[in-house]
Amino acid sequence: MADKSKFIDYIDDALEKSKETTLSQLFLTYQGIPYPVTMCTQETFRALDAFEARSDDVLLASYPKCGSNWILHIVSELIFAVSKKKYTCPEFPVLECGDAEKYQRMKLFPSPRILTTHLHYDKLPQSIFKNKAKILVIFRNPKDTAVSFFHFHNDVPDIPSYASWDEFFRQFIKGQVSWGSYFDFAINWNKHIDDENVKFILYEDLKENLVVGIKQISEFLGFSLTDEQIETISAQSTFLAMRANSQETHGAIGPFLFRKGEVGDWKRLFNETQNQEMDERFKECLAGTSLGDKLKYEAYCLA
Ligand SMILES: Nc1ncnc2c1ncn2[C@@H]1O[C@H](COP(=O)(O)OS(=O)(=O)O)[C@@H](OP(=O)(O)O)[C@H]1O
Repeated sequence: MADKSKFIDYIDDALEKSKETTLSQLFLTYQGIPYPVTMCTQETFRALDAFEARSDDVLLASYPKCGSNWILHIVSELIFAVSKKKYTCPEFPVLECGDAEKYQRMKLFPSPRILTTHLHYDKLPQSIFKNKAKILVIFRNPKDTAVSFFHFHNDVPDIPSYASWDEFFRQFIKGQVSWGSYFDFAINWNKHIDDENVKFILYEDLKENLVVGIKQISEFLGFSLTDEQIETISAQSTFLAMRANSQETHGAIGPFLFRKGEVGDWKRLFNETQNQEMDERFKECLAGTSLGDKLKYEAYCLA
């Protein structure tokens, strides 16, 4: 986990900026993708090109609302278990968020560094691949992802709200939301599903069997933990455990971020037309691909 006060300070600052930001002012577009002005700047994006990755960096890549904070917690606990040192990162962990000088400060951080990102594959700095950082890519079915994203906007008091779920859904399908299109993100990352140093993890698989998921993550990172250690981390990483701790770890936003943690919550909001539209989009973009198979769309997205 990032150093708590820095993490919470950063989120509080972003929320403060959000108070003065309407939905129509929320996005800056950089290289064709919309990002929230409350968290991203052109200057930081330009500085990001010079970021120097290390071979022992762990990058957690995900589209928003796919479980990034969950995996960050798991990986931090795994590092704690092997190093006996509590993992702290003195920066907000999202690589592309913050001020342009952060990459200079990050040069001084001890290894291993855990970085998170919502960037599409082709927007990442080249040093990540050149220096062979390990990349965990977290995916979640698009319907629950959209519902989680909508609630985040409309439940957190200071974040600009959408007029309705229908309006959010329209923008989500068009990719006119923060970090752009879920499907473009997925198509882009799918090309790299078998790359060396890359491992894809499914939110729904973790929900199904957290112990097995944590074991797989641990093996991918080259750690050797006992079953007991894995069980302990699993118990600390359930939704209820993380939600109970969320004000301490994430400040005021905690209970909104750790909202429900369920598979299938989309059934409460999607109407028939929206279901058809999403099913169609999935078919066009991902059906028959490795990632499409991994997502088990029939099981999780067809009622
Ligand atoms: N431990 C655990 N178990 C199950 N689900 C969990 C867990 N931790 C986080 N979550 C759920 O992940 C959703 C938030 O995703 P992210 O952390 O990627 O959000 S963000 O993009 O970084 O803002 C959000 O989903 P929703 O509850 O559906 O909104 C969180 O509740």
